[in-house]
Amino acid sequence: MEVTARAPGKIILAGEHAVVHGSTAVAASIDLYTYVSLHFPTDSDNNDTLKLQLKDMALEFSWPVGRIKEALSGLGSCDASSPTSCSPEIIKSIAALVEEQNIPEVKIGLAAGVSAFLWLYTSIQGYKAAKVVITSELPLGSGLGSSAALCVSLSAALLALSDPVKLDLSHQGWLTFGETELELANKWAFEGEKIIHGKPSGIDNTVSTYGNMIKFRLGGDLTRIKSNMPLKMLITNTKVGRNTKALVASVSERTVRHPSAMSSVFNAVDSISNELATIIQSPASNDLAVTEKEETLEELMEMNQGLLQCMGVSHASIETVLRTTLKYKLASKLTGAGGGGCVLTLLPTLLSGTVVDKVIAELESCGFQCLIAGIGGKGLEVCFGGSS
Ligand SMILES: Nc1ncnc2c1ncn2[C@@H]1O[C@H](COP(=O)(O)OP(=O)(O)OP(=O)(O)O)[C@@H](O)[C@H]1O
Ligand SMILES: C[C@@](O)(CCO)CC(=O)[O-]
Ligand SMILES: [Mg+2]
Repeated sequence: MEVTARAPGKIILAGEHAVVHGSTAVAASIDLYTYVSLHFPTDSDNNDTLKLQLKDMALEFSWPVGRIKEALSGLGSCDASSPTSCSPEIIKSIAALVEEQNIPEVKIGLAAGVSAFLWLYTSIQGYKAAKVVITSELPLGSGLGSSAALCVSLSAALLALSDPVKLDLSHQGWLTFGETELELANKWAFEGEKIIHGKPSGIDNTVSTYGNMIKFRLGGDLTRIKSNMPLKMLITNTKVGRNTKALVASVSERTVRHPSAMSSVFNAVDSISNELATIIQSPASNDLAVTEKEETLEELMEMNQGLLQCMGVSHASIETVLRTTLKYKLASKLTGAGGGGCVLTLLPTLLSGTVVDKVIAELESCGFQCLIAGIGGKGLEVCFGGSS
């Protein structure tokens, strides 16, 4: 029996970091996906190992199922229908299982993803032999939600072949989960994100699960929104590596040092996100109205970027992107956790293709990588018998 699940990455249009502290944020899925295939051996295969293949990185890990059982003996029986947090003791036992795999030092950042894998796998499927293959179109650790896309696609694949989820296994092609299953996959993915991020708000796994565009507040308060204007964003990857967990922690530390000032910053971000959501959803009667809306969006993006600088999560490479795009009168802001990673630039409808080509050429001459992704597509989907 085999299933493949896919879940998209995301961009945050407004509100990253502040969302962890209770502000509203707005996010949209992008058409770059992480794929997880889950294959259970047949009884005649006589196989008792759990294999994890990270195909893009040419890495393969495996554990005898008995070894996992021995290490996680305190876990109790698994219950796929009730998402639970990984305790600090189990985290330590999982870390030992990951360490035994001798991940190359240059790729040690993957240890967090492999830990989340072991937690989600054993919690949803228990101690069973299987082969799991992961591939991703997303750059890892760049602000496009690779960790959430991993946790959502993994949870979906594991749930799709679990008892609480009843799906039509003979369905051909990609299949969307029902509301109850989506909610369950989202909750499990959040537990995985906690292992990778420390203190996630849940916005990344939620937009990856549901797709499209969402307005989000801490605690899962979710409004699905529909854009009423063309939204074209240039995504520039500075290729400066960073780690969301450390950046989220650094903003929390600044908040402890300056509670009153940071509370004002978070309040301002909340207003920006709400205004941005209103603008995006309001109908535009003609080209002039679209241009006016784009100018307002640009101003809100610039204001949000200024507040992200106040939080201490910008970076010299991000400032270079901002300066470069400003030469062409284009507004930009970082997206995701910052500290490097990706920057968004709004490409107005009336901007000529020649200007877009020039900006991209200039950004790429700085060593950055540019892409234009489709915004607001589908969320998680599954496909039985291999992906189509
Ligand atoms: N395809 C994958 N395979 C294995 N691990 C992955 C994969 N995708 C993400 N990860 C794990 O997630 C980590 C990156 O997550 P991180 O939250 O730091 O960045 P991001 O999710 O790409 O950006 P952001 O959270 O700002 O949107 C990787 O270092 C790795 O541990
Ligand atoms: C930085 C952050 O706000 C977004 C990362 O994409 C973290 C989170 O909300 O979990
Ligand atoms: Mg992440």
